[in-house]
Amino acid sequence: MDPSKWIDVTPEKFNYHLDHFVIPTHYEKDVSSILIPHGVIMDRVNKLARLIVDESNGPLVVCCILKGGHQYFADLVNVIKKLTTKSGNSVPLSLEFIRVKSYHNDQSTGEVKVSLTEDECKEFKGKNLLIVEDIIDTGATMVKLLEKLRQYEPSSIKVTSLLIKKTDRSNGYIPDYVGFAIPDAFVVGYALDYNEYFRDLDHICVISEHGKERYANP
Ligand SMILES: O=P(O)(O)OC[C@H]1O[C@H](OP(=O)(O)OP(=O)(O)O)[C@H](O)[C@@H]1O
Ligand code: HPA
Repeated sequence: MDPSKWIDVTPEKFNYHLDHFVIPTHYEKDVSSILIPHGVIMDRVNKLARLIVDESNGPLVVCCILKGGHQYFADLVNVIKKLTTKSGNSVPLSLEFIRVKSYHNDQSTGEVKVSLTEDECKEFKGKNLLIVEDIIDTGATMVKLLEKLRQYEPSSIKVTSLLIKKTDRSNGYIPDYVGFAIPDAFVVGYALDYNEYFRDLDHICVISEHGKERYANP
């Protein structure tokens, strides 16, 4: 992995005590550490937006991958729409929402369900797509999604993911714009969930064993 493309999050460098930041009381026992505080996420989102605008080439169809990608998408779009390219032009944006699901508890089921109608896909022909995702873990979701989107002949597809996980389970897929490379632990917060819980937590945290047991699905 190329370290200049993202911030490498290691437990040695990023080791925040839970008492240093506000954690909602309903999750106090359910996270074991804060990996990336909300303020750091927002600063990194500003930089990613800058990189995306600098390399943009006309209007973008920004595709939010639901549900986990929604917070990064909202914050990223908010910055992009206020920026201009080096030649002083703002970037026209249209927004699309794609539902993709493959996780049960903290495991990929291997079966990636993509909710997109034929009519929605046909709209992609000849457009520049920017896919906005929260995390690349095994990479299975993104590889499957890209396979589907390419069939509809967009002019270009770029992918940004706030997080990429350093894991042996990776299929090797690396997005164009990455925020942070994180250790191989199950993370929650900033819209990343465990069985739909923790999306209402601002910081990106490592889930605790207590949290996994409390919110486990059979
Ligand atoms: O690289 P992978 O191993 O495929 O994992 C990444 C995917 O897993 C999560 O989605 P999930 O299926 O949990 O749905 P969600 O976005 O609704 O939480 C996440 O939002 C990514 O889409
Ligand atoms: O670590 C994770 N956290 C939340 N959702 C995920 N989907 C894949 N990996 C993760």
